[in-house]
Amino acid sequence: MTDMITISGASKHYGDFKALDDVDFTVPSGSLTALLGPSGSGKSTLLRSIAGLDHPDTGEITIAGVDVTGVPPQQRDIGFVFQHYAAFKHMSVRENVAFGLKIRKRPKKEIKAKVDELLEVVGLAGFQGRYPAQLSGGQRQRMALARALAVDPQVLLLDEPFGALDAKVREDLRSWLRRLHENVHVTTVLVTHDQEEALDVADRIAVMNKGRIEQVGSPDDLYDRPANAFVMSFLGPVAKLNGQLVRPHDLRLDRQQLPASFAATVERVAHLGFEVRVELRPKSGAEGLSAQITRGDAKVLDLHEGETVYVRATRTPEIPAPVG
Ligand SMILES: Nc1ncnc2c1ncn2[C@@H]1O[C@H](COP(=O)(O)OP(=O)(O)OP(=O)(O)O)[C@@H](O)[C@H]1O
Repeated sequence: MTDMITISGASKHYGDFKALDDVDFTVPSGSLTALLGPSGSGKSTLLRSIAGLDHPDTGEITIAGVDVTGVPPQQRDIGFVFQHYAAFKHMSVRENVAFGLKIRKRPKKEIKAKVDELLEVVGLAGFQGRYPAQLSGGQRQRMALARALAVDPQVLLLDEPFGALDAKVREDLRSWLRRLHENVHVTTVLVTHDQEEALDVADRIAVMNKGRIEQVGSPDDLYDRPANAFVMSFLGPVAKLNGQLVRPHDLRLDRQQLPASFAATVERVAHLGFEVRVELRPKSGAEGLSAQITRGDAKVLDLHEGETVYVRATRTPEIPAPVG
């Protein structure tokens, strides 16, 4: 696979603060890559640098093999969607989506066909005549995607596009984005601080922290083989066991003491649908931890608060430095 976007040696300072700290990063053609990290880690700065809306102090950026470092956004052949999409309020859905094609002076017939096709793709066929105020938040973001895709950009850049929507709509839209990407195949970079969104949607995830990229890999790579404690903790729940980080679903509970197990008191049993979370207090006085077990296992164990149970890890990822 060739790389659609390359970034090398990108740094960006705001005073003493490093928003980007010598970032090297590539985005393979046709991939859906998520930039994932906590607030302030530099995700938006990196995305905006690809778009040409921000300019790193140092470094080079190429898109489709062309050096775009000094090229303005409108000449980079990109589509961009923000969290709060600025729709033209006085224009219909059709006119909003057609906007980029109109300013490129494409023939009317071509514009109509393209807009109809895109509205079909984003599930807004029949909404052509509506105005942005007559759409739900999720529909507005889908219109924004149609508008960004209208000019056939080489790259689609999405900055928390579903961030302002409620949880259920977000979930629907992310599976919709996944399917859209399978059909349209445009190289996409998605900024999100939501690990579940990244794991669900992206085929590649770059985890950012303090202006640096900590690890790049497939969702499985990152979840199962995190490069360090930061990535492990950021990508899912963790429990600390003898100073080592483990996933709560890699903990087993038994009624009998086994060679590698330790005794703990059951503090709380929470039934969360398919899973059961058991909050435990080790008798050794070590930090409390939670185990995630199945409903079936919980039924067999029949745990109650205050009882003693024996805990062991079935798997501990090998990560270089556990957090202190
Ligand atoms: N114009 C600016 N002036 C000063 N500091 C800035 C400016 N733009 C961004 N920053 C700082 O750079 C850091 C990185 O910002 P950025 O928006 O890239 O982070 P992010 O990972 O996208 O976070 P968020 O999810 O909160 O947007 C933040 O600490 C931010 O305060």
